[in-house]
Amino acid sequence: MISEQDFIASNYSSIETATFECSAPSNIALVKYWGKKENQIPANPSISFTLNNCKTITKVNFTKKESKDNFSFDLLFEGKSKDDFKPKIQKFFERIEVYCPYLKEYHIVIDTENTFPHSSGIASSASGMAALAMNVMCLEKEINSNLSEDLFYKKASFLARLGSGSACRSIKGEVVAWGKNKTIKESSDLFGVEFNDIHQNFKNYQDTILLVDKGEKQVSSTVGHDLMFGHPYAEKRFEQAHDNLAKITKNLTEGNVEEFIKIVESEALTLHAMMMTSMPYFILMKPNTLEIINRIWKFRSENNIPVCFTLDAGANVHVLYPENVSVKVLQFIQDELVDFCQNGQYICDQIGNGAESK
Ligand SMILES: Nc1ncnc2c1ncn2[C@@H]1O[C@H](COP(=O)(O)OP(=O)(O)OP(=O)(O)O)[C@@H](O)[C@H]1O
Ligand SMILES: C[C@@](O)(CCOP(=O)(O)OP(=O)(O)O)CC(=O)O
Repeated sequence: MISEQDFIASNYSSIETATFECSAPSNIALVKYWGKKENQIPANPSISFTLNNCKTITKVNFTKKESKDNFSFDLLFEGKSKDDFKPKIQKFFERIEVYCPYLKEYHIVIDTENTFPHSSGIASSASGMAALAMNVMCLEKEINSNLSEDLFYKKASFLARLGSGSACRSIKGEVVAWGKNKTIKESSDLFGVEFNDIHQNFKNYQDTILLVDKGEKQVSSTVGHDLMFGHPYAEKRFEQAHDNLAKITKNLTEGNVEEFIKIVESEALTLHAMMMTSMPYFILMKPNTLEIINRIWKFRSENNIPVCFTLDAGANVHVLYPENVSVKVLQFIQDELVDFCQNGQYICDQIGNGAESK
């Protein structure tokens, strides 16, 4: 059993300068992580599809510096400096310091871009932190040639989690679970694990993300998690997530798309119900979000096509469906749903394989 101690780097050399480039996709949770304990430990287990096209591409240069007293880094986001992204990265470095003590020896230049809008509920914090964690691990591999591939990826997920919880599910694909649970025996609160026992019906599963509102949302996920402390329904919700994880993994293995849909949609609505019933309460759905959900339900019942929706902590709708109904669903999206998207925008994505280093 791997423990936190195993993630503390001890035998490493040093290098004058090195540059790496890594990409990491976003992910969409099927069973949602909502609520956390100290040190980014989730209050309940979650499971997600790793995406393919929605991703962050991050280049990092590490150059040896004189002083080892502080973290020193510059950040370029889509070619420009971006001060409002810096506090999350500073916090990330502080949280991972004990596991990556070598980091303070370097000046770090981060040059990053996303293929999709950030801060609007498409988990840019997940892809962003996963891509950064991968770059840190590339440096660690460079200065410690004994690092095994298994530890490289587990530690990348472990570090990513300390940047943003859901980011730990973006290192691997195609389906990743995070949070200790009885169903997946190798599951851990510390990092994400692949769930590989997937039926053919879920291969190349599609996710078309309807951009209902591209603006930055009023409440960040981090603030939302905190509101689960003292939430009147918290304990029941955490129990439900365990049950839903057990049910959805069975559905994924058996290829039961109908039952899968029930869990996925219920999880999305429960997530938003938790937001609506916290104190302070808030609503992240927009009228067009509801309009889209109702139309998906009508289309599904009238055409017997297994298409469903899920939501993250935002107004945008993820439309999930098997690859073999793509043509019909995309036609439906064009005909009926595009009008509810901001500037008619949507992103076609599908299940993917996780982070990569160049
Ligand atoms: N490429 C990137 N590199 C580093 N950090 C990023 C990058 N893209 C986004 N971020 C960080 O993620 C934050 C956005 O995260 P936030 O949780 O508010 O929204 P989100 O991730 O898009 O949606 P969700 O609620 O689904 O997680 C940004 O403010 C920034 O700190
Ligand atoms: C609704 C969610 O997307 C919440 C994601 O929360 P974050 O991982 O963004 O939160 P922090 O750990 O505070 O960074 C559900 C999910 O992805 O499981």
